[in-house]
Formats: sequence, C-alpha cells, structure tokens
Amino acid sequence: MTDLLNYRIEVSGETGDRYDEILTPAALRFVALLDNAFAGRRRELLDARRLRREKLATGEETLGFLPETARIRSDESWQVAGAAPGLEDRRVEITGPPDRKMTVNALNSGAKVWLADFEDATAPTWDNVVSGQINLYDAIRRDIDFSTRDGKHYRIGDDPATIVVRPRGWHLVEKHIRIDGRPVAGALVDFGLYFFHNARQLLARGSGPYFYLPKLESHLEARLWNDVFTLAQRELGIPRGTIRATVLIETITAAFEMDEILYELREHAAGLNAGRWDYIFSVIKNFGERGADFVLPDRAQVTMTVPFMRAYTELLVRTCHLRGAHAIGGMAAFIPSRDPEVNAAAVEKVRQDKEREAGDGFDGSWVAHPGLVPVCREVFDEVLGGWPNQLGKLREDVVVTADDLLDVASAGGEVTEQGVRANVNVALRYLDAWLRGTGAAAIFGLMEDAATAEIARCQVWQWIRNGTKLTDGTAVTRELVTSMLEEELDSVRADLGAGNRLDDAKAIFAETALGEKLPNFFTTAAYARHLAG
Ligand SMILES: CC(=O)SCCNC(=O)CCNC(=O)[C@H](O)C(C)(C)COP(=O)(O)OP(=O)(O)OC[C@H]1O[C@@H](n2cnc3c(N)ncnc32)[C@H](O)[C@@H]1OP(=O)(O)O
Ligand SMILES: O=CC(=O)O
Ligand SMILES: [Mg+2]
Repeated sequence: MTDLLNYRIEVSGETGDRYDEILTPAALRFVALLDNAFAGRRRELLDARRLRREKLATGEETLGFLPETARIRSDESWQVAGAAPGLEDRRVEITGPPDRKMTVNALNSGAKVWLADFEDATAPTWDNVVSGQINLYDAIRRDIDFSTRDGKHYRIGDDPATIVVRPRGWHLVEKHIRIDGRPVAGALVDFGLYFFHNARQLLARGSGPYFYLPKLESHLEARLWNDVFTLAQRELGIPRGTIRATVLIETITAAFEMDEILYELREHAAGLNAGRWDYIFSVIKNFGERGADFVLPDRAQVTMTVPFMRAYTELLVRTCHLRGAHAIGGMAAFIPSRDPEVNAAAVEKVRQDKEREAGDGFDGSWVAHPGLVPVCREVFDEVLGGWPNQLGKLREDVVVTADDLLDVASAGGEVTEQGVRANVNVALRYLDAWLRGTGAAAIFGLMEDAATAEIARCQVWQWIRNGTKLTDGTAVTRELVTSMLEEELDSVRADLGAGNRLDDAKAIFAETALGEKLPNFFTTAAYARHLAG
C-alpha cells in the first residue's frame, strides 16, 4: 500500500514482469488525482443513465433532440479543434487489443491509425490492463522488437500507424486499484496511465495523446471527459487543447446529442465514429420492453442499410462535417479466411460496406484485421482522390428526424430458430474466450467482441420478453431457449475440449439473457465475479 500525499492507494493485483515501470508511485498518484476529482460526477452520470433507461423502458419518456441545447445545434459558427498531427488522413483505421504481437502487426499494417483497444476487444484482466500499457509504452519508444519461438521477428517499420487509445467505458471499474478503499474507474486507469507515461514522448515524436471515447450516452458524459482532459493537461504542464478525442456514437441516446457532444469537447474533438454494434445493443437495451415495434430480426439481418441505421450514420456525417470533425465508419465483422472462396466473399462484403461509407461522405473507416487494410484503402483512395478526407462534403441534403432514428421497425426481417441458436452458440463461445482473457475472437468467420456478444444475449432476452414468433410460428419462450442452451452447450463443449470455461459462460448467459430484467452490461458483474476475484 502506498500513501501518497492525501490518497490511500492500494494495488491488489498480482505483479508481473515490468509492472513497476507502469504502476509507479507518480503514475498512480496521477490516476488518484483524476479519480478524486471525477468519481462523484461519474457516479451521478451512471445514475442518470439508469434513470433514463427505466423511463424509456416503461414508455414514460421517449427520445428527442434536446430543447435546452437547441441553440448549440442551430449555431453554425462553432467548430471543433479538428485534426492534430497524424490524424489528418484517417482513411483506414485498424482496431485491436494492445497485445504485444498485435501491437506490432497493427502498427505495420498499412493503416493510417491504430485503435489500441481497452474496451470491446479486451477482456479487462489485470494482466491485459497492465501489459497493454507496457506494450504501448514500448511501441511509442520503438523499443518493442522481439522474436517468437518459430523464428518470426517482430519490429515496427518506418511508417507506423498513429496510435489512438480507447480506454474502457464509464461503466467499468478497475478493482485492482483502490483509492481510499474505492475501486477506480477503468476509464481513468487506462487514460491516466497512458497519458501520464506517454503524452510528452508522443509530442516529442511529432504525434500526440489521442483517444477514442466509447459508449457515451449523453453530452454530459462528454463534458466529464473534457474536464478530465483539462485537468490532466494542466497537471502535467501540457498545453490545454493538445489531446484529441474521437467519440464513438454507439448508443441511441448519444445519436440525439451528436452536436452537443462535439460542442462539449470542441477544444479536444477530432471526430465521431459510427460504432454500429454497440448502437444495436443500445437500441435493444433501451427499447427492448416496448413491444413488437422495437423487436429486431436475426442479427445477420440488422445491416447498415436498414433505414434506422442509415439515418444514424448519415446524420453523423452531416453533423461532423458541419463542425470540421472527421466522420469515421464502423466495423464490418467479416474477417479473412484461409479458404479462398470464403475469403473472397468476406472481402467483397467488406468492400460493399466501405463503398457505402465512402459514398456517404465518411473520411475513413475501421477494419478488424490487417488483411482488410488494402480493400478499405482502395475504396477510400478512389473517393478521396488527392484529398486526405471529405470534410468538404457537407451533406446538407441529409435531413434526419427523431422518428427516423427511432424507426426500429424499419429493419423488417424475421426471427428464425437458426438465429436464436446462433446467438446462444456465439455468446457461449465468446464468453468462454473472454473468461480466458481474450476480448475479441474469430467465430464462424466473424469478428466477435464485447459489443457483438451484448447483442447476442440481448436479442435472446428481447425475443423471450416479447414472445416473438419464429418463422415456423413457435413463440420464443424461456423454456425453449433453456433447452437450446443445453444443446448448444453440448455442441460447443465438443468443439472446445478441455480447459474451457463453458460452465461459467453458461451461467453468465443465463443471468444476462434469461432473467426477468435485462442487466445493463454482461461485463460488469462478470468482471467482478471472474476477472477481478
Ligand atoms: C465492435 C467493435 O468495437 S470493433 C473493434 C473491436 N474489435 C477488434 O478490435 C477486433 C480486432 N481483431 C482481432 O482481434 C482479430 O483479427 C481476430 C480475433 C478477429 C482474429 O484474429 P486471428 O484469429 O489471430 O486472425 P489470424 O490468424 O488471421 O491472424 C493473422 C495475423 O494477423 C494478426 N492480426 C489479426 N488481427 C489483427 C489486428 N486487429 N491487429 C493486429 N494484428 C492482427 C495476427 O496477430 C496474426 O499475426 P501473425 O501472422 O504475426 O501471427
Ligand atoms: O465499438 C464499436 C462498435 O461497433 O461497438
Ligand atoms: Mg463499441
């Protein structure tokens, strides 16, 4: 236990090689300072989330553009800080956890930006959290060369991607660091340690401290981040306005506050990203109890071209470009395969997704795998010509109403037995991987991560809740899904063999998909029980 100035800081996780280089007394004190300043507001905002969700669930409230911020939306004079060095051209961004090998591979992938992910793609084990920081520290200093046992050498090349770190969302805590007895916000651990150790080094190298902000639900949460940035910069003597943030618009509530989110962060904002998977999850979570009009079909049918998803992405481009912010596209989940035919189909699906985004005016987009960098780059090269972005494409033709954003029924489609089983099966496989410390996994040719797993379990819950009819007329009931769960478990168990965590995965699934109430996130309770025990 370290008693630093006024804070009682306890680090309880197991220690590992070089942890002491990251968890230095000064770095921990910096995290404590942030936590001390913002823990209360974080808790209030999480309470506000809960309250709003309850009101939306019962229909007591619905969503609309906020009357109290109308002036911010109609005032066309303000702009955000915009791109900083290394962020002018974001045509291809690769995402992935800051695992040591993937760090090097992502930086060398040819993508312009690497989103180093402590959120959807990382199971927040203590080791993943601290090792991720070590890997980033080394990568920034170009001190990360290593060889594997099979003789493969890893070394960062001459033109690495710009690093943009995605800290955990506000809902997660880090139980291995307690300040005055309280666990610290995971977001402040990931942000604070990275900023403390690397901000100056990044600036000296012509880059900067850049962040993706996940799972925001309102502009007040953006204000909180802005205040975190201001304090962090002041504390380390780094000029105000140095940080750049790209905010994920990945909740239905944030879609109604895009202008306001950019406004709150305008000194630090670089752009918005269309986080489609969490967005779908958020729609189900907030409107899952509101009857048939809000029931989504099989996950594979909720594509980006269904009207309510298209409305959200078009509004995002329009909002960004009016304010001088980059609009970054989302993740097509298809990943490369060793089977040439399957691979060609996957690449073609990704190409179509990126063509739609580029045509809509996005400035760049995400890929999940180095093998997909070329297709994304090709599509954006074609549209961008000699320009680094499409900020000049204002999309004034886009008119999106609240009804358009809420027209969930516009997805159409159907729910099939195969769709229910796929959700159960994929959720079990993903949860097993997550419990074993892997936050993103290739499952049946798709990238699965915390956001897609949330969709899988929430859809099942929503179909049970609504007694949704399958195509053969059978209603989805708890009993039906319980028997499917046993069958899918047997088949997954046969595939995974020994050492799996399927019993725990099954328990998490039952708790988060089959209960009366829909828990906000599977990650919160599962983290406390299994990763932080
Ligand atoms: C909803 C959202 O938030 S999307 C963003 C969050 N999700 C993600 O970031 C997912 C990122 N992608 C991944 O984690 C991985 O691509 C997976 C898990 C989907 C597939 O990984 P694998 O099964 O290892 O793929 P595969 O075997 O084809 O990998 C081939 C090589 O590419 C590397 N690679 C694969 N994906 C990535 C990546 N995203 N970043 C860096 N390197 C990668 C592998 O490390 C491997 O390297 P090697 O040849 O040196 O051994
Ligand atoms: O973070 C991205 C998403 O789609 O969720
Ligand atoms: Mg997400």
